[in-house]
Amino acid sequence: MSYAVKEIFATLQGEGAHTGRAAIFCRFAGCNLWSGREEDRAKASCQFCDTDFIGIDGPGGGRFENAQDLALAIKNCWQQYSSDFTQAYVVFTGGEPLLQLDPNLIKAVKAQGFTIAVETNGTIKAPEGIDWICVSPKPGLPLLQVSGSELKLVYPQETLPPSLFEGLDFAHFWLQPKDDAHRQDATRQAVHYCQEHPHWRLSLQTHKFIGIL
Ligand SMILES: C[S@@+](CC[C@H](N)C(=O)[O-])C[C@H]1O[C@@H](n2cnc3c(N)ncnc32)[C@H](O)[C@@H]1O
Ligand SMILES: Nc1nc2[nH]cc(C(=O)O)c2c(=O)[nH]1
Ligand code: SF4
Ligand SMILES: [Mg+2]
Repeated sequence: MSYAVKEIFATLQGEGAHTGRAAIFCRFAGCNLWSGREEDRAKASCQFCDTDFIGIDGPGGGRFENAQDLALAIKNCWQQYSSDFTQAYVVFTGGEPLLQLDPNLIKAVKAQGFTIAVETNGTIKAPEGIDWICVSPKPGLPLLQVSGSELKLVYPQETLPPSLFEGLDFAHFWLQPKDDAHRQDATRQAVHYCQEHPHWRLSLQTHKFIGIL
């Protein structure tokens, strides 16, 4: 199978339990909850997306004809920064990465020494072999991935109160303030919710504060 990748870049994980960890981000093109076009946003299932995932024209992006080619691109990106492959970490995101991340690619990046994380909306079951699964629920399609490492709910979402997810099998539960024109207010509300419901912790998009990707 071939892979449509918007961009591949080296940064620090900005969100959740691995905040601050050096990582390669592989951002796949395309999502099942929004076309990515501004004119479709208002009628999309997921309306607050902060990401451009259309096309394959970003830095390091492209169409990769097979898993080995993509795994080598990810490895080269890590190698530009570090020769320490004991810590090699790749985060597959998008768009919706589980539309494309398959067992072949998992095998190929593991063979290069990587620990694998995924950021998913949870509407597609994750294949075996992913080391860290972050599910961020959205309206529109049923949640199929109901276990994993962390559940990171963008907050607030009118139709998705945190209580819907509290019983699921995740190690960490995060509220991440929705970043739009009302981010300050969303942050205040999230802080308040975490104080009253200590099952939940606050996840901030730290990369945005310090101006890295
Ligand atoms: C762009 S999404 C891609 C992965 C996957 N499609 C998903 O939704 O989880 C990556 C992360 O950013 C979060 N996110 C997207 N837009 C956001 C926003 N406006 N404010 C806060 N978090 C946002 C998502 O919930 C998800 O945790
Ligand atoms: N630094 C950084 N951390 C992130 N964590 C999740 C991201 C995503 O867009 O999936 C993201 C991102 O885009 N940048
Ligand atoms: S599901 Fe993820 S990638 Fe798709 S539109 Fe929503 S936040 Fe963006
Ligand atoms: Mg992002």
